[in-house]
Amino acid sequence: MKVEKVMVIGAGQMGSGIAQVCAQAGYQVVLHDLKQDFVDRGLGIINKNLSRNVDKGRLTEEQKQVILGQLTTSTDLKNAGDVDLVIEAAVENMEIKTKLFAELDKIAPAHAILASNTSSLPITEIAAATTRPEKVIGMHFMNPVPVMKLVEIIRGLATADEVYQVIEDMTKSLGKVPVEVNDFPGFVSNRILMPMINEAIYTLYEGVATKEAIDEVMKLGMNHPMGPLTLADFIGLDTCLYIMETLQEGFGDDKYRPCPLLRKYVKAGWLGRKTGRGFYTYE
Ligand SMILES: CC(=O)CC(=O)SCCNC(=O)CCNC(=O)[C@H](O)C(C)(C)COP(=O)(O)OP(=O)(O)OC[C@H]1O[C@@H](n2cnc3c(N)ncnc32)[C@H](O)[C@@H]1OP(=O)(O)O
Ligand SMILES: NC(=O)C1=CN([C@@H]2O[C@H](COP(=O)(O)OP(=O)(O)OC[C@H]3O[C@@H](n4cnc5c(N)ncnc54)[C@H](O)[C@@H]3O)[C@@H](O)[C@H]2O)C=CC1
Repeated sequence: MKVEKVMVIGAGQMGSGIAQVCAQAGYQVVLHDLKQDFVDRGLGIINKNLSRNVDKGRLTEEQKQVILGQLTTSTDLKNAGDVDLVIEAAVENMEIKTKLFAELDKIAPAHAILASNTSSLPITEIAAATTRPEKVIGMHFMNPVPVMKLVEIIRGLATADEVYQVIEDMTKSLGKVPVEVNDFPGFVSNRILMPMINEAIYTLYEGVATKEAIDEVMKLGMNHPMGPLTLADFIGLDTCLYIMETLQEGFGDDKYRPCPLLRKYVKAGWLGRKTGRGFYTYE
């Protein structure tokens, strides 16, 4: 099977990045969200990223226009009726994802692959909401998508080998490096990364050091490009909390309990960069 047309669901920070790299690689892309405002915000991010590449001489204005021409927008899921692949990047919530996958199963052509960019939720459970579990797979991009090389590819219990192969080939065609992992809570990336971020939040909560000191230790001491609290703000504190809850519930182990301070910030609506305030404040 050849992938030509892709629908990306969710025009947030991940969905807009995924749509951008797909369009840059020559795929036809439909960027879908609940409201036109949200889709427009996503398109705005893509436009800004492409303009930066034009300014830096990596793209011509004509190439930018060709890439933008590969993109169409949608607020009606029925537009999935003629796509070969859906990449879902809506919020990290099982109820929302299973509802979307059940609807997509009815709308998308029989040959279409349904992929999720979930950062921690079980692919097998998402697949069970459809009548095509062999065509459901995890395609976990990293943030910021245009920059980060990795895509974790997660096989659900029923994922077919041919489907895995199509997704692996497509990932390479985006200039990314696929890494195969099995379906366990948090996969590999967030099984390791998120407990570190959660521990950094506990370190702040317990008054071991200031937020700046915690970040500086990890940046200068461990050569991390961002300190863990800056990274949490960058990922989104809501997403961090959902991932910790998935790890705690999925493994039934309280060593993954989310820090109460993380919960408090999410309840306050301080979700990090995307809301202008998290551990730090942003313009
Ligand atoms: C939660 C999950 O499920 C999984 C995840 O994604 S976890 C998060 C994984 N990501 C990380 O860990 C990111 C850690 N941070 C970094 O690697 C770096 O800080 C960074 C790449 C984000 C920025 O790098 P930096 O050197 O500090 O800043 P800067 O010089 O401004 O940017 C480097 C390049 O990235 C680009 N860039 C930075 N942010 C970007 C964004 N949001 N979108 C697109 N491009 C971006 C810049 O344009 C710049 O490009 P060029 O060098 O080609 O001009
Ligand atoms: N933020 C990160 O660093 C990473 C996030 N992810 C995963 O990607 C997904 C999206 O995360 P972000 O882009 O950060 O979130 P975000 O909050 O920036 O964007 C989510 C978008 O999905 C839309 N949406 C919500 N419900 C929808 C529905 N039913 N139909 C269509 N659109 C819907 C929202 O309107 C919003 O625009 C989550 O599953 C997250 O776990 C994966 C890798 C990294």
